[in-house]
Order: sequence, then structure tokens, then C-alpha cells
Amino acid sequence: MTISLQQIEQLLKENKLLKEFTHENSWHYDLPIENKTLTHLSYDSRNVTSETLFFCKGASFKEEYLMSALTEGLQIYVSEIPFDVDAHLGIIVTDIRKAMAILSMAFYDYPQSKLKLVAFTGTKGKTTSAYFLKYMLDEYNNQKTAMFSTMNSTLDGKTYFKSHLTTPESLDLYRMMNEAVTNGMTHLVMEVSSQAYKLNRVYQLTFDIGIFLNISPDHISPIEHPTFDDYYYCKRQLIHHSKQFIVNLDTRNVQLILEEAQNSQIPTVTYSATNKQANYHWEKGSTSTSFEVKSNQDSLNLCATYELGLMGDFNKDNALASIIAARLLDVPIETCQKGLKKATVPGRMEQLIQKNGSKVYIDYAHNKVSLTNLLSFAKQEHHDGRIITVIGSTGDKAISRRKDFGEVLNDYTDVAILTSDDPGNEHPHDIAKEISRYIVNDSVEQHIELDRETAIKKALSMATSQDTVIIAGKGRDLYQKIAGEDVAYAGDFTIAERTINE
Ligand SMILES: CC(=O)N[C@H]1[C@@H](OP(=O)(O)OP(=O)(O)OC[C@H]2O[C@@H](n3ccc(=O)[nH]c3=O)[C@H](O)[C@@H]2O)O[C@H](CO)[C@@H](O)[C@@H]1O[C@H](C)C(=O)N[C@@H](C)C(=O)N[C@H](CCC(=O)O)C(=O)O
Ligand SMILES: Nc1ncnc2c1ncn2[C@@H]1O[C@H](COP(=O)(O)OP(=O)(O)OP(=O)(O)O)[C@@H](O)[C@H]1O
Repeated sequence: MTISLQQIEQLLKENKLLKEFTHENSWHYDLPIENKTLTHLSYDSRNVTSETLFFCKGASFKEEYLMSALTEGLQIYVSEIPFDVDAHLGIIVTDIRKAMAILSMAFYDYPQSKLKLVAFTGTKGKTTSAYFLKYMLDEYNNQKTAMFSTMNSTLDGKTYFKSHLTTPESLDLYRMMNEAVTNGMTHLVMEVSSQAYKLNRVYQLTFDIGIFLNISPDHISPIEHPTFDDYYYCKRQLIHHSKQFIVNLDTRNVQLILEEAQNSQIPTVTYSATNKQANYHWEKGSTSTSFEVKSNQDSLNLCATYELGLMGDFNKDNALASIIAARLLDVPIETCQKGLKKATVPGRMEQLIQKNGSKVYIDYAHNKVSLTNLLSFAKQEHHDGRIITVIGSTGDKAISRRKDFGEVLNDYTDVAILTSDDPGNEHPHDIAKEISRYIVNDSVEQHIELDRETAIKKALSMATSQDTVIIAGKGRDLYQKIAGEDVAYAGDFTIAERTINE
């Protein structure tokens, strides 16, 4: 994969991103040096050669990073500001992230045009829905579905690696897409976070299908969104970058989404848990994991009974969104049914049973709406015993979750064991105390146990046969974010399983 300086000049000019070129103390609008082909892209000074096009990006980028890249042989950099350094060429742009997106897709020869692309956005259910769709597509295309998700990504449809971000930086996104194409993948299912739009990671990328699952206040913090309005606005950008759009009619302020899609003339399919105005809605089936899809006008021919491998009514919402996407991609109905039945999602609604019969659910719920759904499901299914909940809240961001969790625990749990969950640069005890401050229901028995493994063991040992243990927040995540480091962690599921089998 390559890109030439002339290509870069043309693309930046076409997209009105070029400010100037800097070369030997003079500034130019036209390329001031001979054309040259570059064979490597990077935004990390620790990974450069003389053939690299280097992007100076990020809130904490420092001039010394560029200086150290130049000592490694780097010649050409792209930046929003000219640096007073001894580089052969500076390419100064109006927006580094937009420039990085445009140049990365060109470098990797537009891999997006060689794949069917599906994007899920929403506050909750992105990973679950992405897995559901992957299972259905895999049945259809013989496991040629790549997936980029919060937890795991796969470029060959079979082997997974841990993701750093929900939606990768544009440079990584196109590199990974290109690898997926080389591996023979035909479809790519990915999660698109609000940050992806805010930080132009998916700038000018059009999806064959975009899906809007739901929205509720979340991700408001100094490093994410200043307001809910900003969060919602960023997520809605998916509408304008989808050839076909699917939206949950139960979404807060959905009228706004519908108006926006209509204004942009994006063909839209609506679905709902209960609203019969939607193109599709679902009704409970004969078992707790089955459901029937209903419609007044089944233009996609998908009304049928489906069976899910996962508990929880919210997963039926996720499944319906994914079925609509699968049908828009021509997956036959029987293939959808087969794929969905097989689908499991690591760390989402996983169930274990203790030797005394007590049920244990391990789930990734880590915001207000998901915790409410999880605990209300547990209360509904297991109303005879106590609910014992192990939970923490992340440090440095999404601060409002601490109050949210306290409020949900007030209403739905009998025992709360407050513990650590990615405390970052904060002290987990302070976070636990803050959650505790909002638990005002005296009948909730509270414990603080900061070591997460000990907290899980404590919950399991407390539970009598009638009780239900909920381990919320980390699922099968294999690390804790502590003071800037990813510290190895066995994962909630493994710890619970190991303890039960001891
Ligand atoms: C606010 C934000 O999104 N920040 C992301 C962004 O950081 P940044 O561009 O400011 O870069 P930085 O990490 O501050 O470092 C500055 C630059 O110096 C470079 N560098 C650094 C050191 C060095 O020696 N040499 C060097 O060149 C780095 O490569 C980087 O390009 O780019 C980095 C990767 O290049 C990300 O790691 C980082 O994500 C932070 C850690 C993060 O947690 N982001 C969250 C909020 C996020 O994006 N979450 C959403 C999911 C939300 C949801 O669940 O819905 C996501 O899509 O993942
Ligand atoms: N449609 C839904 N509505 C509400 N809660 C949901 C829904 N789907 C899943 N959940 C809950 O949210 C948790 C996280 O689900 P999932 O990982 O699929 O969402 P996500 O959008 O990828 O989350 P995140 O952005 O936090 O990574 C689940 O473990 C479950 O408790």
C-alpha cells in the first residue's frame, strides 16, 4: 500500500483541508519538492521510518515526539501547526483528523468499497447486536464476516483480538479493513461510537446499513461530551452516512431522528418492542428466550418466530434490529433463525448455577439503563430470594453513573457489594463511597470490597439457594484500567466459574 505526495496534495486540496506546505523555511500552496511515494502511515513517533507519513494528532501530542521521529529518519509530517523542526516537508492542514481519514482511506485503496458495511450505534446493545448479526451473516457467507467491536475484533472472521477503542482511529480502521479484504471477508459489522463522529474517526465513511439502537444520557465527561445534546448530535451523524437506516421507534426523541432521515431522504425501517406503528415489533414467544416478529406490512419478509441464546427482553430489541439488517443484506429467514439461535456474546447475560442452586448472572451492564434492565430482569425471574449485586463505577469519565447506580440499587437490590471497575486515576474507595452516598434505602445491605475478585467470592458465598447473584460491569474483560495502565484481570466470568467449581 502506498500514497504519493502528488496524491496527498490533490486529496487535501479537493477536500479543502490544505493550509500550506513548509519546506526549508518557506511556505507554499503547491507541492514544493519532487514527487515521492510513501509506504507507511503512523501517528506514533515510536513507529516511523524514512518512508513514513507521520500525523501529529491528539490533545497530548508534544513537539518532542516529532523531534524524536525525525532522529529516526522521518522526513515528512502532517500537522495542524507548522513546527520549527528540521523536516524535509511539513504538510499543514486545517483538521488533522479529517486529513488522516482522507489520506488513510486512499493509502489502503478504499477497502470500504470492497465490503458490505454495517454500523451499529446506541447507548446500549451495540456489541450484542453486532454479534447477533455476525452469527447470522456467518451462516450465510461461510464465516466471511469481519467485526470491529468494543471488546473483540476479528479480521478473518474467526480469530479475535482485544480492541483498544470501540471505533478505531481512522488510520487503524482502514488498515484493519484492508486486512479483512485481503483475508477474503465480504462483510464488516462494526460499532460506531459517538466519539468516532466527534473525533472524525469515520469521517466521510458511508455505511450500507446504519442502525440506531437507543439513546440515554451517558458518556458526559471532560474527555467525552460536554452535554447530552452533544452526545445525541454526534450519534445522529450516522443517519447522514448510511445508505439505508434502521431505527428503534422507542428511542428518546425519535421524531428528531425520523425528521433528519426524511430530510436526507435515507430509506428507513423502524422497529419497536411494543409500538405497532413501527414497521416491525416483537411479541413474547412460548419460552422466555423466544419471540415473534410482527408487522402490518412485512415488506422484508421476516415475520416469524425466533429463538435466542440470551436472556433479557432488551436482547429481543437487539435481535430484531439485527434481523432487519440481515434481511436487507438478503440473508434468508431460516439462516437468520439458525444464526440467532447459536449466538452467544462473551460477558453478556452469561449464566452460572452454584452448587446450592443459586443463579449467577455475569453481565457487562455499566450504565443506568443497562443496570436497570439487568436488575429488573433478575427481580422478575427470581422473585423469591435476595438479589446480591457486585458493582463498581469507572474512574475519570462518565461520572454521573455513580449517582445512577446508587439510585438503581435503591430500587432493585437487597445487597450491594461495591468494588473497583477501571478506576483509572481515581481511588476506587472514593468512587465506591460516592455510589454508596446515593443508596438511601436502608434495607439495602451495603459492603465495600475494593478487590474485585474478593468481592465476587464474597457475593457467591453469601448467596443461599433462593438468592441471585449479579456481577455487573466487566463481563469477560481481561484488564482493569488503573492509573494509565491496563492491569491484567482474570475477568468476572472466569473468577465466578472458577469459584463455583472449587
Ligand atoms: C479523547 C479521546 O478519544 N482520546 C483518544 C485519542 O487520544 P489523542 O488523539 O488525544 O491522543 P493521545 O493518546 O492523547 O496522544 C497524543 C498523540 O501522541 C502520540 N504519541 C504519544 C507518545 C509518544 O511517545 N509518541 C507519540 O507520537 C500518540 O500516538 C497520539 O497520537 O486517540 C487515542 C488513540 O490514538 C485514544 O487512545 C484516545 O482514547 C482515550 C484513551 C479514550 O478513552 N477514549 C474514549 C473516551 C473513547 O473514545 N471511547 C469510545 C467508546 C464510547 C462508547 O462506549 O460508546 C470509543 O470509540 O472507544
Ligand atoms: N438494547 C438494550 N437496552 C438496554 N440495555 C441493554 C441493551 N442491550 C444490552 N444491554 C445491556 O447493556 C450491557 C452492554 O451491552 P453491549 O455490550 O451489547 O452494549 P454496548 O452498546 O456495546 O456497550 P458499551 O458502549 O458500554 O460498550 C449488556 O450487558 C446488557 O446489560
